[in-house]
Amino acid sequence: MAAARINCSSVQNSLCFLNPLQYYSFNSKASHLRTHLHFRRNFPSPSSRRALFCSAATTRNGGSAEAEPFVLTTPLYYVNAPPHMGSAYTTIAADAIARFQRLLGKKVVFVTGTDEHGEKIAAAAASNGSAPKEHCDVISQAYKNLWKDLDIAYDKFIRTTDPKHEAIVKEFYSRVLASGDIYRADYEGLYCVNCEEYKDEKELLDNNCCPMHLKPCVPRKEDNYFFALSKYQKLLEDTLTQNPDFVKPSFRLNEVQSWIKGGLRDFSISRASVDWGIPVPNDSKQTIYVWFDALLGYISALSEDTKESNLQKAVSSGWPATLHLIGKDILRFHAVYWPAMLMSAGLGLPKMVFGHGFLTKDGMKMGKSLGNTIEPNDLVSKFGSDAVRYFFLREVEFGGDGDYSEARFINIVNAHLANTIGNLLNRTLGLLKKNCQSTLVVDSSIAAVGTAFKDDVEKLVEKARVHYENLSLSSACEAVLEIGNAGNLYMDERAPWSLFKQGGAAAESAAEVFKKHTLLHIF
Ligand SMILES: Nc1ncnc2c1ncn2[C@@H]1O[C@H](COP(=O)(O)OP(=O)(O)OP(=O)(O)O)[C@@H](O)[C@H]1O
Repeated sequence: MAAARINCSSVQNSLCFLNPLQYYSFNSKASHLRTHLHFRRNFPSPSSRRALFCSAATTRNGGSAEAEPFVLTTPLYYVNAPPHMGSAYTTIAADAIARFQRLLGKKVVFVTGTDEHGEKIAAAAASNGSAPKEHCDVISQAYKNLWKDLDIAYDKFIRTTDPKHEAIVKEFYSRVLASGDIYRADYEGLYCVNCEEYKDEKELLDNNCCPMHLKPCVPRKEDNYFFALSKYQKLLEDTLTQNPDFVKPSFRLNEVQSWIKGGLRDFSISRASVDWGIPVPNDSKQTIYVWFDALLGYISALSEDTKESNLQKAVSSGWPATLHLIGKDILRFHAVYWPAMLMSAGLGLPKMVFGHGFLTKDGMKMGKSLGNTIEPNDLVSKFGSDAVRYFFLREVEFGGDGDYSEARFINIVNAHLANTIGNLLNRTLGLLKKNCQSTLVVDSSIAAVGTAFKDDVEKLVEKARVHYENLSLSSACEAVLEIGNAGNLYMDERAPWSLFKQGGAAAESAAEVFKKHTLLHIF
């Protein structure tokens, strides 16, 4: 068995194995330690560490854990305003899932980006005296900056103003047209400018207010192109019956099934009154409306940045996606409109759409239109990205809603990250530095073998794996925290510091404790 030499940064990387966080608060304190540990590990190579996870992944994928890339997407965020904690929430969750899948040894393609067309963008640009594209450049960059500050490791960032995207949208539109699913008609109804869609009167509040944006919808009449969604009613019903995992969590599947059961209406896919958009092929007076534009970003993101990008090439680079991660506000579009559009274009459906809940403020969805947002930049600069990432993953049951409170944030971060995980790593590395010249050779044949600690940690690793697979991110964090608690308890029981203090034979025996100290082996 080969000995492995690791330094602090490899300890940190190994921690991602278990955790949505890249590493814990120990990083800043411990990076100066320059601790070099030589040890033989129970899992000496990355591939043997992955084996723990891959056995299950292999079974699930019918024997080809490495074969298909894991393609996951966040929504393409609308650049009507800079990002807020709600946009960050989806992206943090996606990043944690992407890291976990990479640790399984999968090739991951993590797609995010910005949706940049439409009436609201043109209006936002006009209100600050800039051209729409200029406005989009600024806000899109604000998203990229925030992802950097939050340590988000995306693979593809697509902007819907990217020329390769426009080419793919037009091609997709033409395919659907050729399937006979696009027609032209007059439409008259109540329109929510913030949702940029016509609403059914029965879904509106008093005074025709949109339930999401609390602003009155306005009567509007337009000559538009429509997509014949109603033709796909039966196919969608059958698809969901045969693939109940298509929509998660399962209670959202019920919602989607009841929408479909209630009858599907064709929907408008162009706007005659909006210039800032991709022109409808063969009708430059109309621009393509949001869903036939933004949703295609998931495919165009896969395309290489060449002039020859086309739908087929993009599709062959990883479509269909494995997982669309979205907020419940856009579930209908992803779980009903999008699969029907893909069927019409003859393309495969994504494997899963997961609709998580809302971060709320005073019970209302936090959002750009309501303006009741929390600034992630403020949180990151005050508490650091690990704390922000951890808090929202741990605190909000993934799928449900969650309210933010600063007092709760501070309590959780102190108790879990500083006092449990950070403390365990600091005391371990601190003792090594002080007593072992920052160096330790551990023989895996004796390392923690037969200790209850090792057994407990291995069970917890498996527990975390299962929770990650099921996208139960809060429970995965909990399992990791339990490992930290078990490690601290183990240290307290063995108290190697008092043996080190005694020196001589006692110090030798303390070093033995370290050899058997499983934490670094397991991580
Ligand atoms: N409060 C929130 N809680 C959780 N996720 C959110 C929240 N707000 C936005 N998101 C994420 O952003 C997506 C919507 O992106 P969008 O850019 O339209 O943001 P928005 O703030 O909801 O905009 P608006 O308020 O104008 O409707 C959601 O599907 C979800 O992924």
